[in-house]
Amino acid sequence: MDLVTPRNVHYNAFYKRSFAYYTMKERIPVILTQLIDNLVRNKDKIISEYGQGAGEELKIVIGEISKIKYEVQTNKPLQEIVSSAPDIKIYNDYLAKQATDDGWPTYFNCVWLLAECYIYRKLYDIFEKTNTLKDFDLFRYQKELALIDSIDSIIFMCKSLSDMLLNEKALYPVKDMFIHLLKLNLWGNRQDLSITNGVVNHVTGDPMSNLENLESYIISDHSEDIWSAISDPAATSQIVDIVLDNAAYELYFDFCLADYLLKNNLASKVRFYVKNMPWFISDAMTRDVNWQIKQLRKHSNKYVSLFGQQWDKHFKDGSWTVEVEDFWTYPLDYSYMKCLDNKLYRKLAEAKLIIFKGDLNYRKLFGERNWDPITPIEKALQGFHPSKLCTLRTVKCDIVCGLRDGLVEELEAKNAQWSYKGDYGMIQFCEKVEQ
Ligand SMILES: O=P(O)(O)OC[C@H]1O[C@](O)(CO)[C@@H](O)[C@@H]1O
Repeated sequence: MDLVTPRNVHYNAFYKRSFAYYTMKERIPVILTQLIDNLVRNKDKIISEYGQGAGEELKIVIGEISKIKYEVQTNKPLQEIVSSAPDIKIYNDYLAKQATDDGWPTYFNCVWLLAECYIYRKLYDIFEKTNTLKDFDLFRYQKELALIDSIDSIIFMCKSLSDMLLNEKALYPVKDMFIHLLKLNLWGNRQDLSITNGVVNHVTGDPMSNLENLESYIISDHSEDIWSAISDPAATSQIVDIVLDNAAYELYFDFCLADYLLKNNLASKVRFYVKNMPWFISDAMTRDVNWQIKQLRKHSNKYVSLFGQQWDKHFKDGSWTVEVEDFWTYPLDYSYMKCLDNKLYRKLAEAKLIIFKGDLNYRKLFGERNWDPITPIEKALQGFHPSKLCTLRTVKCDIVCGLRDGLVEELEAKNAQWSYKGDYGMIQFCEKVEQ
């Protein structure tokens, strides 16, 4: 339907004037085509690592990916996934719940979050069903290239930070530096491979020097509240949870922020939550974290390798941990967590602050509805309050809440597609709400 998404309704590609529609119509087919191209291009490399059998299985995999692409383009119904993997029941049950008298939802008539997550889950299912490629991460080469292509900027950043983080010489008061790091971290979220449809951008220049210019692009800024939460002398927990988004450039800034928290006694432990499967192209998995630390540690630039060594130590002595949880790759928003994965909800409740990274986490936090942009954050969280939480997100789709009255209209007047490219950033905070 050539309509905008009605107020408070879930985003759905059914409404043509939505980013959900654009994603299903344009972005997903491009992403899938690129994926196939990458597999073909890297065939020899894959066979040399996974054995001869992988060559035959790659043909099957490519056929299956093409089938998904065809099904999306022809708006077929999503189908039950046949697998004994533990999360599949969640997918199938949720899918069944979306069925109407016309049958199962189709790609263009389905809750957007479900349709998009389902595609990434199906991709993983294809690999899980092979004998030789079960452990192959179909996005691995892109993620690795993304780190290599941002190393110039990382070198700049390491040099700028070395005094502050390594020699403990205060360039700025602790609070100011913390807020700088929050903002650098926010802009690191611009570098995600699903918004560029899998194309790796070369990142150059000193990220610190650009911070001031970007200030006016932050459309909601609760940095002060986040500082109050993190520096609260009455806090009983010294754990900070970071629900990660992208590997490579963004993950580098997650490490910088986490390091700063430890060095300034703002946290004694940081838990990094990764994805348990290849997800939205560039999302970080355990392997990406380990690979990235290794690359930084052995880098020829002395500043980069110093940070790499320090961060490696944090993992080795347990002050940083990598946490793998299934919930992050469910097709569900976070209001389901308390009921469906109470253990994870209680684990998050141990944290002084939970930092949610990126656009997809934002969609899941706020239930992916077309909220009135001035809807209070607390309301849009729909009961998800394990602890104090914040989001660092560059805006890559239409869902927003907690904004000042009239702001979206001003942005729309400048550019109707203001929310699609990650040009704008949001730093939002919500206190823990006792329930
Ligand atoms: O890496 P991030 O910031 O979660 O962004 C990825 C998201 O952005 C989008 O490109 C647009 O919302 C989605 O496909 C995906 O949810």
